[in-house]
Amino acid sequence: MSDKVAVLVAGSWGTALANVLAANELDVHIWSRSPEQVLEINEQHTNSRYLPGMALSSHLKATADMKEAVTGAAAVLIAAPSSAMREVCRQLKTCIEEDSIVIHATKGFETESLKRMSTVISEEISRNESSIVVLSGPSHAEEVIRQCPTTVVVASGDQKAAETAQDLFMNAYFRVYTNRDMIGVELAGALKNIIALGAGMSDGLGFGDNAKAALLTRGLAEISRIGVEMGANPLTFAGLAGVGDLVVTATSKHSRNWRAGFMLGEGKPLDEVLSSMGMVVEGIRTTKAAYAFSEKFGVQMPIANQLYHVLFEQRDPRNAVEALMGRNPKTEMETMPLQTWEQWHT
Ligand SMILES: NC(=O)c1ccc[n+]([C@@H]2O[C@H](COP(=O)([O-])OP(=O)(O)OC[C@H]3O[C@@H](n4cnc5c(N)ncnc54)[C@H](O)[C@@H]3O)[C@@H](O)[C@H]2O)c1
Ligand SMILES: O=P(O)(O)OC[C@H](O)CO
Repeated sequence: MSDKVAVLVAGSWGTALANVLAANELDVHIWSRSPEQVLEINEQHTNSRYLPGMALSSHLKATADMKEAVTGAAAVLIAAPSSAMREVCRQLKTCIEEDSIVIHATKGFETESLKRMSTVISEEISRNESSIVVLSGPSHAEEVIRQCPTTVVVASGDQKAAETAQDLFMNAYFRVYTNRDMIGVELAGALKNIIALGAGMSDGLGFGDNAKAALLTRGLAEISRIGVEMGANPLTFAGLAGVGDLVVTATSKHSRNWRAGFMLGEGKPLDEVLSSMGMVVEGIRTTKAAYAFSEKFGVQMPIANQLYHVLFEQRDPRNAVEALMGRNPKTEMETMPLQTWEQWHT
């Protein structure tokens, strides 16, 4: 197998993961649509817009020519925002090698079609969806680039492809587990961003730790419920891609979703929040998708639904909290996803 790996695109996550691969002495070629960024990575070994103040491996090569990045690569890692995935894959289709493994690290959906990222990729590059690998889990680029201990999961319908991805990334500070539940890992990684937005909003409103714990726990229950309805294994939500990523995203100041939620809780309008971020905040689009999933599958997602009203219908966040707290009394167990999964799988 060639030791060349291509990474598309050079945002925070693509750059941090490319740096892990370069630390593993692979021949890493990162593609960016920005010639200025390519020059900066090649000559100064930095990506100051997305990872300010951090030095990149001097072995990392950048190019604005996707064909040059991808030709001869044993693996192609895509870390594009979900909104750009189809467009990036359309270009990739023209130059990808037949036998290169495709790994993606994107946490979101195509909002127009409600498709998962592996579906979008497989449609565009004409590959079987089960051959694609998703990399997810609790992993902020800002900490991975500092080589802080990090654990992630790689999931695929093709165990061999997942193991190859595991071998490529694994090192002393980046530990990689495999998982067969690609649907669950993709859903968990995308849906936790909604709850992180809510946790940020709760903090911005000045609420305390009780509210945060409630949001995380009840948030996990609702994302597991919809996940199971969409074909995920409920245990995936108890793993790195589920509770692991939920905790890190909903409690870390590195999180763009938490930060956007915090500003919204402070009363800032959505457009002002987004223009101040300068980076992708996937949870906004994902809230729209979750609202549609909730209707389509008839699964209650009260937190996602209230966030939808706040984000897209100008509901006051305090009214959203009142609506959540004032719902009909329930037993806890009736809201847990295990019952549904057992019905389906026994
Ligand atoms: N940053 C993290 O810590 C982190 C960790 C795990 C997963 N992710 C996920 O990775 C994905 C990317 O996030 P990010 O943090 O790198 O975003 P980012 O905002 O830091 O960077 C986005 C990059 O995408 C490029 N881009 C946007 N549209 C494009 C297009 N049409 N064609 C080519 N390039 C395009 C931008 O130029 C930029 O380089 C998201 O789904 C995010 O949830 C991010
Ligand atoms: O910065 P965020 O909120 O996009 O989160 C980044 C990662 O998903 C954390 O694992």
